[in-house]
Amino acid sequence: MINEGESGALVEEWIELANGCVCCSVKHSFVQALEQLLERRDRFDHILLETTGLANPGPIASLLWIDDQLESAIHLDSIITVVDAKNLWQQLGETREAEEITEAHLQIAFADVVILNKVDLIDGGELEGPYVTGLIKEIQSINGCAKIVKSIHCNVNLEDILDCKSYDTKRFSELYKKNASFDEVAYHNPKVTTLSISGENAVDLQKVNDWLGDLLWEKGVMEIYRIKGVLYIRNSDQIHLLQAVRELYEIIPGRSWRQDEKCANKLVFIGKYLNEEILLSSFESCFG
Ligand SMILES: Nc1nc2c(ncn2[C@@H]2O[C@H](COP(=O)(O)OP(=O)(O)OP(=O)(O)O)[C@@H](O)[C@H]2O)c(=O)[nH]1
Repeated sequence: MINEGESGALVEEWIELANGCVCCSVKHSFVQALEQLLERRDRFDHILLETTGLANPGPIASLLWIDDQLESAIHLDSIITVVDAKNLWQQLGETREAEEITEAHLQIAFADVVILNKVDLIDGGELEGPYVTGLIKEIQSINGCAKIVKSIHCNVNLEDILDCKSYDTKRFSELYKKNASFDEVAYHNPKVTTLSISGENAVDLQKVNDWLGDLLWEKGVMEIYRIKGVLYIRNSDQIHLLQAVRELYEIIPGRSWRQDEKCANKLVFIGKYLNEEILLSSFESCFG
């Protein structure tokens, strides 16, 4: 923890963890360290957890998300990925075997916010140049839900990355309004892509749970990293919000549907081998 000391000097406090992975071998002490931090809740506003550049953010996100379900005082606000604009194409191309995806793909796939850094080093520093635009298109094709912020030396407005409430129910109304803008058809696509499906029929909550169980737990061909969506649940006047990170998901009732809104389901998937036909036809099993 870094604070202004009494004389204006910086004071650093460390909570040391044994070597290991926070989502596996030192999971317990990681959670304990977070709890210890909470005892000093008055001395900080946010916890930023920086993983190594090679980490897969999925398991850590799941770990913090479970705590959220247990009503822990800590909640996951957003997953932020810093992308090196100068080297992204090369990093995405670092595919070791034909259909293997890179850490760069995974880190973008799980992100709620992508900071596209080092934009001064491309397009002669012009922020709207063709190289920057191409990179943004590529990032959006991997993850059509993330907010993208361009930066130099990661100099960003804090409100772009803190307190984004990416897992908050209010964010989903935006998703609903966004309308089907993720129209890339991913048919057996071996790359990580975003795909959205929608449907107007009301669905049965229990059937949706069964469907998600099959989709996320019974490993089929598709590898689904994240799902965000709104559900039109039968016999309910509330918008239900679906959020999934890897095998974990939750469905939360949000505000009531407004009169001027057309009740409908809209789900956005981020993953590998996403198959629109399978998703659409299997989702039909949820109709109530
Ligand atoms: N021109 C320019 N240089 C940058 C920018 N951001 C970082 N650098 C420089 O790039 C070099 C490497 O820094 P980073 O790419 O941030 O690497 P890092 O975060 O230290 O390394 P990892 O944590 O392993 O990813 C340093 O000399 C930084 O000063 C930027 O936006 N523009």
